[in-house]
Amino acid sequence: MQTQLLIHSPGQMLEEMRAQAPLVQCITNFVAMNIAANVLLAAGASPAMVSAQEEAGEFASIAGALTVNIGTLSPLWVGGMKSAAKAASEHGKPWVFDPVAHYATTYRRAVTAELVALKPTIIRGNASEIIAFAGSKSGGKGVDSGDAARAAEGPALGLAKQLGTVVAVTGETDFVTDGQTSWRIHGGSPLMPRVTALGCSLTGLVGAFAATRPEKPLDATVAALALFAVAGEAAAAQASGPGSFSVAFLDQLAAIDAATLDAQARIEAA
Ligand SMILES: Nc1ncnc2c1ncn2[C@@H]1O[C@H](COP(=O)(O)OP(=O)(O)O)[C@@H](O)[C@H]1O
Ligand SMILES: Cc1ncsc1CCOP(=O)(O)O
Ligand SMILES: [Mg+2]
Repeated sequence: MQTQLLIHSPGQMLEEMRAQAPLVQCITNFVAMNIAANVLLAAGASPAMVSAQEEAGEFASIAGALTVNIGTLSPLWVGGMKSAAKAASEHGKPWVFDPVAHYATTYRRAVTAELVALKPTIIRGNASEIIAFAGSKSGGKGVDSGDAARAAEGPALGLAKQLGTVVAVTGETDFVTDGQTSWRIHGGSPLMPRVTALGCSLTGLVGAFAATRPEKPLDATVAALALFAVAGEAAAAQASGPGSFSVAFLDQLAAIDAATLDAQARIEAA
């Protein structure tokens, strides 16, 4: 199903990413910290969980990309997030925003508005998170999506056009758009949302691919999502539940090579 229209195949991007092993600064939540670092290491990147206000901006200037996730938001995090996002933009580094449950409270909405104003290169969220950006009532419950990914495609397109960013919605089928060109990525497994922080980890991996090809954030995002989809499908075939899935998933992220990714990725022009 993979189309010829992607300038860089996901496999080629994976090879380049592994060759570079890019340094990715992940400001992520307490729940995701460990699994996200393991996901990036398994895939071939070099994660660093650096978030303190005193150093986050300086670190963003040396990292290949920055990812910011508001999952366990508190005032302790916000200064570091903002100074890192500003420094990434100033130094031409891509930064990825994961707006975990941004619709849930007044505090999250306010911090999200401040971060979006700092112009993320890519926004990656689940369906409820992307739908809520459009001002529509989403069916989300806390950090988990309560909406079908398909229902978030229109809101994703609108958000990408409004902000001039790449927007990725994940779920049973993923959708990625820069407001002009859009792709659907099929695959993955229903076991994935039953393991905590896999979405947060995917945001980190998007950062790794964006660091590899900063001038191609749309293709980079598609490649990261395709790797998750193919690894998720392969891991589910070996797993008996969420626990064994998460072990098999890390193994698959490491084992999948460029040729396998290109052969098994199911990417459709949308
Ligand atoms: N029902 C599903 N079937 C297949 N893959 C899924 C399903 N739900 C989520 N995924 C995959 O799980 C990963 C995390 O996405 P998601 O669960 O939407 O994020 P979040 O953890 O932020 O809510 C993505 O790679 C997505 O494609
Ligand atoms: C359970 C939980 N609570 C706050 S952040 C978090 C992890 C959310 O991870 P994901 O968005 O990847 O499901
Ligand atoms: Mg999430």
